Amino acid sequence: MAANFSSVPILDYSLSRNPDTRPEFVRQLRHALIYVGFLYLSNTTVAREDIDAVIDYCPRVFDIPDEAKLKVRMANSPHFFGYSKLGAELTKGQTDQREQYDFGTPYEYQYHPGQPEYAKLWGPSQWPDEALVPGFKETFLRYLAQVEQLSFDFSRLIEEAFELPPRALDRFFGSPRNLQHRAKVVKYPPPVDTSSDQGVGPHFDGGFLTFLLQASPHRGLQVQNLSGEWIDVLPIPGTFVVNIGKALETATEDLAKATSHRVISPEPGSTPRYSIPFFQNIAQEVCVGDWELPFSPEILKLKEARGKGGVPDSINYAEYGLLPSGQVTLIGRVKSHPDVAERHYPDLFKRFFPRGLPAQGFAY
Ligand SMILES: O=C(O)CCC(=O)C(=O)O
Ligand SMILES: [Fe+2]
Repeated sequence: MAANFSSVPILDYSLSRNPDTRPEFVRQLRHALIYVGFLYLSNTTVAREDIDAVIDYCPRVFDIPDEAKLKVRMANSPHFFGYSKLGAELTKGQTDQREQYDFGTPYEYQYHPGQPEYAKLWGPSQWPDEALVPGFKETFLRYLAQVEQLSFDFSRLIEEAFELPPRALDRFFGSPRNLQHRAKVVKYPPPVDTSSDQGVGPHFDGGFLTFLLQASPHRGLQVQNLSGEWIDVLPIPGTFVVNIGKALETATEDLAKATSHRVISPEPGSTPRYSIPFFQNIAQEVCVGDWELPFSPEILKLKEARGKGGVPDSINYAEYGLLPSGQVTLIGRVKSHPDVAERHYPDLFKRFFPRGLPAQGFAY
């Protein structure tokens, strides 16, 4: 019997900050990493005022006039930052019903000729006009800095959960650490045409860890368990949903599981759902498959109890074992946003879209 799951565990981060309760937290974390790949994290170090403030901004950044959104459209940016309109992406052949902004943690463009093209991926964000959403940029950056710190602190706990030497995961972050992480503000409107309720289709995340803030009370996010059933991950105020990206899954020889997930649109006639995912990155030049972490045979054995499970509906980001992570990300971005690729990565664009610009990208 495969160890299956029918709900996503809730872990209290404050337990990890007290030496008496830390072992219990680490035990729960090990179970969640190996058998579920998703967890809720409560009582984190991210200030509640900043969480509430970014949630408050969600409707407002989408309520600005269309021309203000188009002024910061993603096609302007070789870094794939900026605004994407509703229906710009396909996942598994179906249109995703979502509108979004992509932002990065602060980063100065460092590309110079001779570097691999993926070095162009990191650079400044495009921010909506300050006069239309006063304080948004400053608040969002303050929020991102705290989630980034949480993501690195959380990596320490993963090392403990897998009995790795302290800081064993640091090698993936590069030295000196020179990283840019990505975050999005996403709006899922209730569908107008009820033939599809796909907010975003089944996929895996890239990178290491995702910290998702569900910014409205809607049902929508679902994860796929080992027998292929879709399990609701209902919003719990004051928590983050943490999940494993394909890079971390590959780095841990599949011990930490990247779990297939999707979002269902809100019910017709209801209000829009909002979410804010933060995607923790690793160094662009690192090919995850080149590094072997010193897992003990006892730890590796734990994944046997998970069983093989069925084939999940998601298929993307299988290349982390073979290519530098920057290249894996670039390929993913080019496929999702062909209009950006046509302008800024013409050679890759031709490779993936030899027949020219499609109406939509195919995320996966
Ligand atoms: O909006 C959500 O709850 C999840 C979004 C997501 O999975 C993604 O953008 O990768
Ligand atoms: Fe995702």
